[in-house]
Amino acid sequence: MSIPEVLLHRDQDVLAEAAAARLVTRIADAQAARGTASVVLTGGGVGTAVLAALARTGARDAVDWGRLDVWWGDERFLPSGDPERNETGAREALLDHVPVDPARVHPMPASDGPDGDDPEAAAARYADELLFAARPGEAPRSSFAVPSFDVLMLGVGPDAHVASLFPGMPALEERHRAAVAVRNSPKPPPTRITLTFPVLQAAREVWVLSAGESKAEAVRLGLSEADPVKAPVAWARGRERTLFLLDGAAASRLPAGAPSAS
Ligand SMILES: O=C(O)[C@H](O)[C@@H](O)[C@H](O)[C@H](O)COP(=O)(O)O
Repeated sequence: MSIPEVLLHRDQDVLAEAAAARLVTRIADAQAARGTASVVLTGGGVGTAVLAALARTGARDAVDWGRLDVWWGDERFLPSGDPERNETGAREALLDHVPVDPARVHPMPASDGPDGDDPEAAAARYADELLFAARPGEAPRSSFAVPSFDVLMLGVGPDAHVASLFPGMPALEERHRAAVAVRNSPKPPPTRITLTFPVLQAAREVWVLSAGESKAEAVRLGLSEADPVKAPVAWARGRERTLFLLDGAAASRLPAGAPSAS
């Protein structure tokens, strides 16, 4: 796994704009190199702000949206279109404003979808969709085949959770399923679906996006040798690169020597 790199930004707005610009470049580079690209979106305030910033920038036209696969790292298990769903936020912020190929946008199943209100079945369906999308020869070495995501974005909770992988919960230890259901989530709503760590760590690049003082301790743990069961963000690492894209407040507990906010 790659050593995390810290990039600091003056505030959340600059962080969102800079991350959006970085995402455009990363997708365009992947498409130039391999004719396609694959990203994993995150819910949360910063993750959605990055998508909105991307929708606003003229540079968005450097992306061939028809050759981009869009996945989610986690989802609230609610009816389709529910404003609390990460998919709803992503469509409103970006996906409804760019010419994506609907067949290449892969939302996690909703609670009124084919599996009804069975989150375990819905998670298994998403794991199958990931398996089907894995390109032989490209899929990274892992205990199961998943697409080789170019960028996987994660927000961080004050408790150091990423996606819907919360401290001390069973989903953290999952090694054999690509996606699992989460019940009794400490962050509402209580029922969710999440990718598991083997999938997160199969991504070429993992970007941890965090802003605000409330995340400073979680960020510090994420950049230390913390126990991932207590601080799941400590396991947020990409195969090739791991970026912590932070504002000054979220970085305020990092040891001296961290780069100064840009
Ligand atoms: O579905 C979710 O709730 C998110 O995926 C979750 O992992 C989020 O990214 C963090 O909780 C940070 O959220 P904020 O950026 O809003 O603090």
